[in-house]
This record gives sequence, C-alpha cells and structure tokens, in this order.
Amino acid sequence: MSLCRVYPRRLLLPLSYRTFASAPSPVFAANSTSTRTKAKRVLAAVGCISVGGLALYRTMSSDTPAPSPPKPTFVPRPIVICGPSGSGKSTLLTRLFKDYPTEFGFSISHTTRSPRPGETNGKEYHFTDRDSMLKSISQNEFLEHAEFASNLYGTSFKAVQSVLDANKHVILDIDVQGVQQLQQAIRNGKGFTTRPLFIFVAPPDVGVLERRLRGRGTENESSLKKRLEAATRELEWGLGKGNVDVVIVNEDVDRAYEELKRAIFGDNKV
Ligand SMILES: Nc1ncnc2c1ncn2[C@@H]1O[C@H](COP(=O)(O)OP(=O)(O)OP(=O)(O)O)[C@@H](O)[C@H]1O
Repeated sequence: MSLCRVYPRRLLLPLSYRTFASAPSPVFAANSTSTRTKAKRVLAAVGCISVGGLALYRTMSSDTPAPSPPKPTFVPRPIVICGPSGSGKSTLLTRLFKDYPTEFGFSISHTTRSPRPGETNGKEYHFTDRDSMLKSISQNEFLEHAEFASNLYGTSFKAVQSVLDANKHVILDIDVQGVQQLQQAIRNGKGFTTRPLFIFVAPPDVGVLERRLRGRGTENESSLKKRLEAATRELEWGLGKGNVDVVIVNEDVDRAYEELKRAIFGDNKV
C-alpha cells in the first residue's frame, strides 16, 4: 500500500532524501490481546487514531496553543534511527538530546550484552540476561527484538510508553533486524497502527567504519568482525530503494547532524 494513498500530504513530515518508492504501510502490529491493549495505549499517546485498520496522525486542533518560537513545530511521530554499529547513531542522538532536552525522549532498549565502560543500567540500556529477556519476549512485552553479534536487543512497550508519559517524542535506536521486523509487522497489518519516521545512518564506507569502531575501543576482534560483517548487509539494505525514509551519510558529524535535524523538523529547525 502506498504511503501517500494513506496519508494526505499535509500530514506528512517534511523529509530530506525521501525514498518512498516502496515505503511500508503505516500499520503497527500487535499479536495478542494484551499486546494490543498495550499497543492501543502507546498509539493513543503518540496521537494516532485508527481508521479502518490504518492510522492517521492527529493534526493540531485549532484550539491547540501555537508553540512559541523558537521551538520547532512538527507532528508528533516516533522516530526510528538505525544503521551499522559505529555509524554514529549515538553521537548524533546525544547532540539532539542535548539541544532539545524537553522535546525528545529515548526509548531505552533491553540487551543481553555487557555494559561498556561508562554505561549505566537504565540509562543507555536495560541490561538483562537471556532467560529473562526470552521470557518477556514470549509474554509479548516487546515491540521488536533481534539477535545481533550474539546478543539479544529489543524495545519493550513499557520503554516506549514511559517516554510518551513524559510528553516527549519517542526516539528508537534499533538495529536493522529490529527495523525489518517492525516493518514486516507493519506490512502484515495485524492491528494497531502508527508510522514512524525511519532514518538510516551510514558511514562514508566500511573502512572508515572499522577505524571508528577501533577508535571507540569498545570491541574485541571477534565482536568487531561480527559488526563489520553485519555492516555490509545492513548497508545494502539501508541504501536500498524504499527501505527507509531518510539516509544520512555521516562523514562530517556537523553536517550529518544538520541533516538529522532537517529530517525531523523540516525547515522549522531552530
Ligand atoms: N562523523 C564522525 N567523524 C568521526 N568520528 C565519528 C563520527 N561520528 C561518530 N564518530 C565516532 O565513531 C565512533 C562510533 O560512533 P557511535 O558510538 O555514535 O556509533 P553507533 O552507531 O551509535 O554505534 P553502536 O550501534 O555500536 O552503538 C565513536 O567513537 C564516535 O565518536
């Protein structure tokens, strides 16, 4: 289903680098009653209404007070950032959260990987063990989950909800497998609906990616190899036509950050 058939143009965010040729339909999966209930809460909070199994973003009503400048104005919408490990997602998001502390909230993923030096449980990730995570997944507590470099990663409904409860636009930093899973569920049209903005952050090339990952000093040779192998597949997918809404090539970080803001705010960025 074409995105533009579902959404009147005025409801779409301004995007740079649009690749809408086969953009996923804006349907959000929920596969159990309890999951559907949670999904309903999530969707209600992001300002979506369900129309015939599809979602339309609620526009600002006329009595909604206009945001006072210089704050950016944009339709509330989940933002999904993905891209190879080391491409610079965290670097860009750290800037965004610093510059817009009240607008955005990070959906804190769960992972079974060990914390890196400086990471705190409940801040960068909810660090957990495989058995607990598998149990939660089987109880439909996760919006998406995937295995990457021998560790599980996932986004719980609760993590998304807690950002929405704080009245912030939710940002998900998830790996490509998680995005593919989310998009597949969306295409299956199982139930409740929302359509995130999908942004792919790419390195200039894999050689640069390797140097950055080595420079970060967080990987051993084995995990580095897995990340680089995955990167090749992920790049093929991310740069493929229509898989995401926006591609940002992070060569110069300042320029990449400008592109990120343009993708999110259009021309309304401060
Ligand atoms: N444009 C850039 N130029 C040079 N170095 C960069 C640039 N962007 C990011 N880096 C550096 O590259 C390394 C990887 O960046 P970052 O940790 O943000 O990647 P990531 O995509 O969040 O990785 P992961 O998915 O593994 O968390 C960091 O050391 C960061 O400082």
